[in-house]
Amino acid sequence: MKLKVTAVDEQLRVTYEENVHFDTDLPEFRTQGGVYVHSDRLTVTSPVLMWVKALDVILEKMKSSGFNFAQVKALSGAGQQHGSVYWKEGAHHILKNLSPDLPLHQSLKACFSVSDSPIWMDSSTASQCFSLEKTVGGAQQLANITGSRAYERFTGNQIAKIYSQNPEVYIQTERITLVSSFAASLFLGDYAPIDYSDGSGMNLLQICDKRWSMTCLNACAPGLEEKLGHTVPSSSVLGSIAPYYIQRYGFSPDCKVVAFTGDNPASLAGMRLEEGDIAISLGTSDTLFLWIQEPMPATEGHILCNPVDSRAYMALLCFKNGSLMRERIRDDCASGSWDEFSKALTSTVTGNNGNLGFYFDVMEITPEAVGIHRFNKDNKKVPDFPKEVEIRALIEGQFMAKRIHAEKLGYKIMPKTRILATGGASHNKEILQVLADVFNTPVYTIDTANSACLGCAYRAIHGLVAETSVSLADVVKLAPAPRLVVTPAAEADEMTS
Ligand SMILES: Nc1ncnc2c1ncn2[C@@H]1O[C@H](COP(=O)(O)OP(=O)(O)O)[C@@H](O)[C@H]1O
Ligand SMILES: O=C(CO)[C@@H](O)[C@H](O)COP(=O)(O)O
Repeated sequence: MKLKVTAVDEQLRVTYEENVHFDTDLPEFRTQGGVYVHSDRLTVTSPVLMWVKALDVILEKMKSSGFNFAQVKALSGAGQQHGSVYWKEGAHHILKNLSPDLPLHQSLKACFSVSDSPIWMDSSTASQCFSLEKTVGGAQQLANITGSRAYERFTGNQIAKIYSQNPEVYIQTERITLVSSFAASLFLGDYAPIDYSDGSGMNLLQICDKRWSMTCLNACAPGLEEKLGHTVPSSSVLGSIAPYYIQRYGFSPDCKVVAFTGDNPASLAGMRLEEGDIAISLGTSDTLFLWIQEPMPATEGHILCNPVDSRAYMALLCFKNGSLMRERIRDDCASGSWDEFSKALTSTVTGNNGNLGFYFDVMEITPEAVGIHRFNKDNKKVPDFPKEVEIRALIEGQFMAKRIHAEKLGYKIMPKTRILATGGASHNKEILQVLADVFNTPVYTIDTANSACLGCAYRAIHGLVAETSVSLADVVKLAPAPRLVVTPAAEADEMTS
């Protein structure tokens, strides 16, 4: 896990990149992968001062490499979703009066009431989730209000745990920020509001009217509205950079700070998704981001407010059985060779003559299921398939599940829909052909190394003009276009209609 920076010029060319690796550049915090996994194996935290010090280190690295801070017109950023930072009473005064002679971590060392911030990998709040769903009338009802049923990593449940285990720590806390709005606060020298999109990962925000749900707030902890502050559209200019950065690094006093957001919303911006588009990352696990106009929250998957158009939404779907499952079937049925695997896909027909399979070696997230389930054309469960049939059944089954879950969340394929594929398996054209056929939509690939970071640079530029109704798509027209790789085969039209 790293803190990263990307700078782009007016032509959207990347002019500067740098990073700080938490474990190796800040070994004094003794994290592994940037986190502490506690002895219960459920609680996972990161030291908040490590994040602050990482910002000191990256700014110093930029300064010594001659980076021209004075030219920065606007900045924005992203943080891992769901994680939270607890500012102690009196911290606001310190944040507003940072001395340019000191690194941030020295000025802010006594500012946090919780020194180890709960992060997205935490799964220690099952009882808080149960009680939140019960209060609002069930999982589907909570999803209708906040876009997701109760999840252990979601911030409201984490706050509820802190309040119930350490009420005195909660009472000493004057402000709770997300990781994203915490980082924005450092640049602003003031508490930054939470943006709608990252705010949708808390089980607290009403995704329809973008207001806090008082029922959810009250179910988590008393007086929470005041500690969270108000929310803002993700493209809002929050203000100008704090004097600290002008004096210490030479930033211009006109440099604007645009609201920070979550890493997944920032990736949606970095991949320049537009209405109707789907981004699919085929990495170790498979992740889908979808641009949705009329969401239908469900008990599987997440609906978030859209980070680049506050009238729209985005859906997020995670599938654990991605490449590792494909690798297992490749090893069993294609002698461990992707070439042989691909040949099996070309030698079998779309629809697999009615043979279908669902393959979950590990407990799946979407849906919660495990095991291998094969069905023949008569819908009868069968114990095995010939090797080529098995390979096609796996890939068609994986992509059909994605389409079904996307549509359950309100996703509609439009004539202009594109699928933007990334991750290891997006190098496999035959796999992408099945994807194009199942969705009946062309598939493009896009270079997304650092897409979240790049998305923040795009969002910073967009923030400067967003109030005049210019869209992000207009602002990033000059960026390199995605590459068309496959179009749906003619017979796919019949299969999906
Ligand atoms: N030609 C290929 N066909 C299918 N899958 C591939 C191919 N090349 C790599 N992969 C898969 O890509 C996965 C890694 O994807 P990557 O996006 O690098 O992962 P991460 O999620 O760790 O960033 C590997 O698990 C591997 O199975
Ligand atoms: O929990 C989620 C999404 O709901 C994760 O996707 C985090 O947002 C991951 O952050 P990284 O550590 O991958 O940046």
